[in-house]
Amino acid sequence: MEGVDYLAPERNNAQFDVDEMKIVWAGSREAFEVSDRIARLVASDPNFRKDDRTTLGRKELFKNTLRKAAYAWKRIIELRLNEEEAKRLRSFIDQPAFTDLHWGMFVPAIKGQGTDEQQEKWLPLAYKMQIIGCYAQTELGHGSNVQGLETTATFDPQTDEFVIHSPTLTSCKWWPGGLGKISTHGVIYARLITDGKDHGVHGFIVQLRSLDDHLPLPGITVGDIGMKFGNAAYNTMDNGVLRFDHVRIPRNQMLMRVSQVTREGKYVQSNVPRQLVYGTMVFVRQTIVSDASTALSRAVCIATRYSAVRRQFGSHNGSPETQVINYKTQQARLFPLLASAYAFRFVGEWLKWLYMDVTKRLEAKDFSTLPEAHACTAGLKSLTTSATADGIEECRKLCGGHGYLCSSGLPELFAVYVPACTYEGDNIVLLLQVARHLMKTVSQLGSGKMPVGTTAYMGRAEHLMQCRSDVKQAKDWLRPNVVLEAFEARAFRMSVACAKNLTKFSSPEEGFQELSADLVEAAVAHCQLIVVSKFIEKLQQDIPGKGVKQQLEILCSVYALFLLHKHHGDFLSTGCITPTQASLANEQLRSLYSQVRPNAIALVDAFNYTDHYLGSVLGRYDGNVYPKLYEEAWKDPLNDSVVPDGYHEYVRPMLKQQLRNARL
Ligand SMILES: CCCCC/C=C\C/C=C\C/C=C\C/C=C\C/C=C/C(=O)SCCNC(=O)CCNC(=O)[C@H](O)C(C)(C)COP(=O)(O)OP(=O)(O)OC[C@H]1O[C@@H](n2cnc3c(N)ncnc32)[C@H](O)[C@@H]1OP(=O)(O)O
Ligand SMILES: Cc1cc2nc3c(=O)[nH]c(=O)nc-3n(C[C@H](O)[C@H](O)[C@H](O)COP(=O)(O)OP(=O)(O)OC[C@H]3O[C@@H](n4cnc5c(N)ncnc54)[C@H](O)[C@@H]3O)c2cc1C
Repeated sequence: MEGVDYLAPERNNAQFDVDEMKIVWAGSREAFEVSDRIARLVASDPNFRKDDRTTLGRKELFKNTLRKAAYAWKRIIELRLNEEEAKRLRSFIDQPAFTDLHWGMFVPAIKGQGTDEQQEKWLPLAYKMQIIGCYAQTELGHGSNVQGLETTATFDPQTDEFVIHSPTLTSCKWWPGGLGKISTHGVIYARLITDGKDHGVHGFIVQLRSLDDHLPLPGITVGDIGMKFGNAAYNTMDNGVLRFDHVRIPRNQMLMRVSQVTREGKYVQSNVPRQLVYGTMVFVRQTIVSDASTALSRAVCIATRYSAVRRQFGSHNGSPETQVINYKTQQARLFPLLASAYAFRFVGEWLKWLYMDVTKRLEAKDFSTLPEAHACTAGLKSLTTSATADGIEECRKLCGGHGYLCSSGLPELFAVYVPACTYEGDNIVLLLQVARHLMKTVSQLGSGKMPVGTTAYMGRAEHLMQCRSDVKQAKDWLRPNVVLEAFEARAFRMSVACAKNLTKFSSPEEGFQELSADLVEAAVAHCQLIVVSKFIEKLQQDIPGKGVKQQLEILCSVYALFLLHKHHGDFLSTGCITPTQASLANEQLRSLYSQVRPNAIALVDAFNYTDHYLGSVLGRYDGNVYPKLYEEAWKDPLNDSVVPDGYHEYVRPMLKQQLRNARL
């Protein structure tokens, strides 16, 4: 029945103030109000309809994306939306587009690596969308190994220009979003060559297409790289291929904040670390962590609401069957994901703070926290995107057969999300960066240099190598200090074990290669510790609202004890806890699941997602799933006619043939 809230009994069970939790989730009252207003604006505008997306072919899909992007831009101007509001609007449209890369990478690259003069010239054009940009780093033959890029930018002192060239097939730019069909400009990464000398990879602003007729400029071959995983999903994006044949650009289009080339062709390195050339990746990795909490919370919202609606088995004397959410196995799969969504939200908030802090320091020429920022953004990007991709797929399975329907919203969410494990740095490659940072920190422990930031715990080396957990009963695992010490000891001991093993090899590089699987595990342990500790820190803040803090304490314990249970091998083999303590943790976890159960629906309501944004029949706010699934099925283009196209051509002759054979 329309207008009935089938989940109302669940909502009435909530033991906390959902409106206050919405504010905690959004980050502040103001952020909540902006997000809520813009989400409703998008949901109520038929131009942003998306329910037909999975049935469109690539060309229609792409054209539709362009239409939405243009309409969104028109609304942004008409409504005079500020930067944050415009960003929210683009994200609620929920359709990856060239604008993501324009605003998300092209603009930040110029801001981070351009001189003041370059910013003054290019940013106003980009802000008004008089030019559209992409970020073109990856090549056909080189993605992770940025230092291995082959595109060249050779300075020609005669003309005061750089000559951009793709010397080989493998040097073609390959993957940049927005490049395939739309970008007029790109920040192109190429090896800088002056006077025959290779200075490594630098960024250059290059015009790719004419601003009059959109045709590629002379010397440029550009196109789309083809269909990607999933039907609609990321195929709304024109990921591109680009080849340069001696394309000339003025010298002042090299991004010159980190290093410069003078009129005479002299290479000058500023007094800043060369790693700042990688700064845009640090920025984007940081945003990806917050986006992980959004993607995971969407999937969890769908799976939780549907699990409360879906019933299987357990009917007695005609009573309703059991809601699948009441099965302990369903809870043990679902509630850790719910807790992870909250955990990633808070670590994302913290990472944003860390990024802003490092940016301020860089402006003041303090580069001391750059390695920490790189390690944290790389590690947390890897940890949260892997867990989110796996989590979305788990949510699909939690919804049984109906989860496999596109109308559940889950297949598309998975297909659009899963490349996050690869883009902005392959997740394993990034964990190896964290491992390098950890090995460096461990190797410096004896030197009197105290570790700082998220590795500060390593400063308590002696204690962490010796401590034994004092957990005696299940509820001891609810004490934050007990949990934190177990996670610190586990992470530290895994790092120390790797560091010791590295010394057994003839060179550190050989050891690093040989032990890389163990190093990745140590990096994961360290990153999980960061997430747990930032959740615990969040709980030390003043959190208003009836029962809100209590619910977050429960979720924090679920997150930590779920990890401890999943990785109990690490905790046991490093001797941080005993087998008895491990089973007490599991006992406590079961009890926590029972505490989450009555609040589960309200905890996902706190994400404040509109039905438009969720795009899921199973995750509808009102829980009216079956009639809508039935309605949705009839909308499929295959049901436009009773007898399908092709029947008379292929099936009928076959049937006739069978009849003839039967008569024989
Ligand atoms: C789903 C819908 C989308 C909606 C989008 C919504 C909003 C839009 C917002 C943003 C857009 C987001 C997503 C859009 C989707 C896709 C976009 C994708 C874009 C891309 O993928 S761009 C290409 C990204 N490429 C990579 O990430 C490559 C990974 N490789 C590397 O980063 C490096 O090569 C490496 C692995 C780190 C190794 O580097 P290398 O120079 O060889 O170095 P080393 O010798 O190992 O290290 C030298 C030294 O430098 C330190 N280092 C390395 N990197 C950094 C860094 N980034 N910052 C600071 N320091 C760094 C390293 O630690 C070493 O230090 P030492 O002290 O040890 O010497
Ligand atoms: C949807 C999407 C959008 C993208 N958008 C952009 C964009 O806008 N701009 C842009 O420039 N790029 C973009 N990319 C490219 C992306 O950044 C790269 O694909 C990514 O950095 C991974 O690099 P790769 O493809 O070279 O993988 P590879 O490095 O070839 O990885 C292949 C395998 O090798 C392993 N591996 C690699 N190196 C090591 C190592 N040292 N040790 C152990 N294992 C290793 C990896 O773990 C992986 O399993 C995009 C990619 C995708 C999928």
